[in-house]
Amino acid sequence: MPRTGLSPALIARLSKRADQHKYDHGHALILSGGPGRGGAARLAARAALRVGAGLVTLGCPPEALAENAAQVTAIMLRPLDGSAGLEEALEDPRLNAICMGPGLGIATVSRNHVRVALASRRPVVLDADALTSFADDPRAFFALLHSNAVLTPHMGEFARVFPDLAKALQADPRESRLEVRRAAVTQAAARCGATVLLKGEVTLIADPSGHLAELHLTGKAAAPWLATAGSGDVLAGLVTGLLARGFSPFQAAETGAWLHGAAGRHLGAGLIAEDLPEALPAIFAQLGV
Ligand SMILES: NC(=O)C1=CN([C@@H]2O[C@H](COP(=O)(O)OP(=O)(O)OC[C@H]3O[C@@H](n4cnc5c(N)ncnc54)[C@H](OP(=O)(O)O)[C@@H]3O)[C@@H](O)[C@H]2O)[C@@H](O)CC1
Ligand SMILES: Nc1ncnc2c1ncn2[C@@H]1O[C@H](COP(=O)(O)OP(=O)(O)O)[C@@H](O)[C@H]1O
Repeated sequence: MPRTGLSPALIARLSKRADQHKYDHGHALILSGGPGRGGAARLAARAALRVGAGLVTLGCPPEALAENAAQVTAIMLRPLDGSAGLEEALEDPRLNAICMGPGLGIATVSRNHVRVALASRRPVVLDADALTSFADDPRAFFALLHSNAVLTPHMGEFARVFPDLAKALQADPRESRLEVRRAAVTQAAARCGATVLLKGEVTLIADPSGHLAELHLTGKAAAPWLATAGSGDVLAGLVTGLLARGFSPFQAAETGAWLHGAAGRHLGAGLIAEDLPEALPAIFAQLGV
């Protein structure tokens, strides 16, 4: 990916043709945590819908259903009773991309959800608590991963899953830091067999076959107001929505990161995470989508 651009081929892929219906654009399933913890997943769900997934379902524990029902409209809701509930939901082959982690909670049930989602071999975005839940046994996590998975850690989460690579980064002097970050993300993707997107003002994306993309939100392209609660949850939803639309994991990661940065720049000072999905129509218009 050019440092600040999105390729014409990826822009073209964002369009919807007149002869297509909603199921042609995929159905994303976003998992939410329990009562009082649904905000992050709702942000991700809204982003997945805005980026063009044909349908988006928020799956939540039954006790969080009423709370989520009070907050969503175009997004559909489904109570999921533990991982057996998730397995049952995934019997529908039209659910073709999954997001788990934002607000999910760090618990056995989260680990089991991750196991079930990965065993289904569907494209899946693993963020936040889905990563942190495996901090005590990253190897067990890597054994479950496959090339349809995208990991979207911030540096803290990256350090929990790849502690040795993070240590090398922390030890490095400032001037060569970007080179070391590139090497760390490339090694991380090779080690875990999935696409890894390391977030920050410079976002780096690597896949297991050695492709590397980077997005520099610095200088004229800076978007420092993206450093706000829930901003990463929106990114996870964007990537999931693009996976539902049939983008490859690497394409979904780079396109999602680019759109996220563009929305951050477009909104500028004062933005909060809720604003980011709502900026997408303006960004699409600028791109000619
Ligand atoms: N509206 C909602 O519902 C929202 C819900 N959210 C949900 O909350 C849950 C917890 O997620 P979280 O990311 O806030 O906390 P956590 O996992 O403890 O990691 C934070 C620690 O990591 C470290 N750290 C190092 N580098 C870092 C970096 N670049 N960026 C950030 N952190 C960095 C740093 O530690 P330090 O290095 O300072 O010791 C820091 O203290 C999760 O489910 C998420 O989805 C949030 O998304 C907000 C909106
Ligand atoms: N200074 C910055 N400039 C540009 N983007 C940033 C900056 N700081 C954070 N971001 C972006 O904001 C998002 C923050 O995600 P994350 O740390 O997971 O927050 P949350 O868990 O609250 O959603 C990431 O996409 C990251 O790349």
